[in-house]
Amino acid sequence: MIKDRILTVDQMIACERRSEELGVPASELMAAAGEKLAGHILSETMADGQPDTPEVVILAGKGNNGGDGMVAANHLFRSGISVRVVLCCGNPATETAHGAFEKLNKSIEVMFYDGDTTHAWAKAISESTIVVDCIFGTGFSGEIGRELQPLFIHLNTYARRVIACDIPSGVDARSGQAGVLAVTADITVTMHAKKLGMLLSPAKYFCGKVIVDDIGIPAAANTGDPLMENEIYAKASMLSDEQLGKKFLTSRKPWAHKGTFGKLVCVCGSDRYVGAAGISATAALRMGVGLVEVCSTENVVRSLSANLYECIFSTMKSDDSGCMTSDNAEEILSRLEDAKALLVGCGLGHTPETEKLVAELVEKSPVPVILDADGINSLVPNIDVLLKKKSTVILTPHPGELAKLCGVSQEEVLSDRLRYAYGLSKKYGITIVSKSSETIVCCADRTEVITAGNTALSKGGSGDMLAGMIASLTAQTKRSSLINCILACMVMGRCAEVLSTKRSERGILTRDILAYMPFFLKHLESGEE
Ligand SMILES: NC(=O)C1=CN([C@@H]2O[C@H](COP(=O)(O)OP(=O)(O)OC[C@H]3O[C@@H](n4cnc5c(N)ncnc54)[C@H](O)[C@@H]3O)[C@@H](O)[C@H]2O)[C@@H](O)CC1
Ligand SMILES: [K+]
Repeated sequence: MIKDRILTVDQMIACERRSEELGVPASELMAAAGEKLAGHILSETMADGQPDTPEVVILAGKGNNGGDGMVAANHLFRSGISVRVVLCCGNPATETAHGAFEKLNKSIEVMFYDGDTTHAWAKAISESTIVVDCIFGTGFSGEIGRELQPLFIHLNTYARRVIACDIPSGVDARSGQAGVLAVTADITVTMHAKKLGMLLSPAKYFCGKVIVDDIGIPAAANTGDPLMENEIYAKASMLSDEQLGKKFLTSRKPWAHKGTFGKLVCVCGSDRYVGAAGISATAALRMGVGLVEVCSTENVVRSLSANLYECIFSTMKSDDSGCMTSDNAEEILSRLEDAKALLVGCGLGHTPETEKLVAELVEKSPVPVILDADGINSLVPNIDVLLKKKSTVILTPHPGELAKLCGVSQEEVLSDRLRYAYGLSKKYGITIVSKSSETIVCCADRTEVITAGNTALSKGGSGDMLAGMIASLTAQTKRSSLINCILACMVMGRCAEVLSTKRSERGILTRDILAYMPFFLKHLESGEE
């Protein structure tokens, strides 16, 4: 069993195959999965509030998830529990599931789902004290077909307590997508390791309490698979505030001066997007960088310098679009001589000139470059310039920007966000911060899923804030991009969560989070929970 690592669906399939090669066949894994599932169902029958004579119904699909259910049915039967099985999609379709069906104790009542809610299957669901969802597991994708909709509606309406096997049915274990009809489980018993989709929205809200259990996959099956997918080591960042402070915050020497904490150059803003440049620069300062120089259009500089007293401003040339032109590149590169990082893109605007400017900066920057928003959009036509980069590059795309970077539709990216983010990171040797309600950070074969945050961040300005924070940390320390990105995402997410304990997520503004940040960092420095 893997406790701290997340597996993708492809990795889980690879594990199963390797397990077979190592002498533990699929039938044995299913036997273990069914037995473990039965054990958790039994514990649940003994939980407070459960009746003395529990009745369990197992809803079995035609794949191996259904097979797990049939093995569990036998164990429950042997333990004296009243158990019935509903075959929801006809007879088992895989060899292993078929084998499990053959071995199903003949005394167990088996019924078929037929879409008619006046029939026995529907009564079994509404009468049982525990409904076990083994309809679909990791093999599910797409939508729940019309013929099965009455089953899912009935289950979600009438089931008293639902235990899902491996993953709630209707939830896509790869993407975290889930339609409204997906099974809402009270408990999900998942095999061997958490699957990526269970951590992502909306799927995570369907899983209830997640229990990971061992099914005897040999340890050696977890590594060394030739599948590209298996190179990804994904982990969830569920650090407590104490761990975050102790592990990730660097100490500040009392004799430090502004140069100790680095200079950050921000090539941000355009006449239309003034605020984005201000937010990213403020976020960088709030996160502790020594000095911020904002290079932007005359209008942006005039507007921001009236309030942002802590920054240095450099006026760049712009054209009729109100965006900076590419002939600023040399001037910006000269400003990098004493800088430690370069942030490009927040409010930059996207024109043929910004495309040339971004390409030249990415190619020639001697310091790490953080590209966000229109910095990313402007990079897309010349993306291969990343192969000529001289320094570290971090990209912070939302799903639409990730889709453009990968040359596919947004829908396609959302069907397997980790794979696209990872592929891009690997191809260009860069760090990808794939933003969404859960952020996936991919960097050199390691992937971290950050779940901190809430809808207070679902507003214009959050992306600029995050980019500024990452850039700030990059300018301050030489440590890995992965750690800087995790820290920035966690701090932003936790600030939003803490602020939301006292006020509605609806009305919290980026500036509120920025103002609260030093208080939250103080809390992290104190090393308290
Ligand atoms: N991978 C492993 O190591 C193990 C897997 N096991 C179980 O096997 C499960 C995976 O089994 P399978 O790959 O057979 O897949 P599932 O049992 O999830 O079933 C997939 C079936 O549903 C169909 N299907 C997919 N999407 C559909 C849709 N939108 N509408 C209607 N039908 C749809 C597929 O055609 C296939 O027949 C796991 O979740 C787990 O429960 C366990 O038996 C133990 C070991
Ligand atoms: K299931």
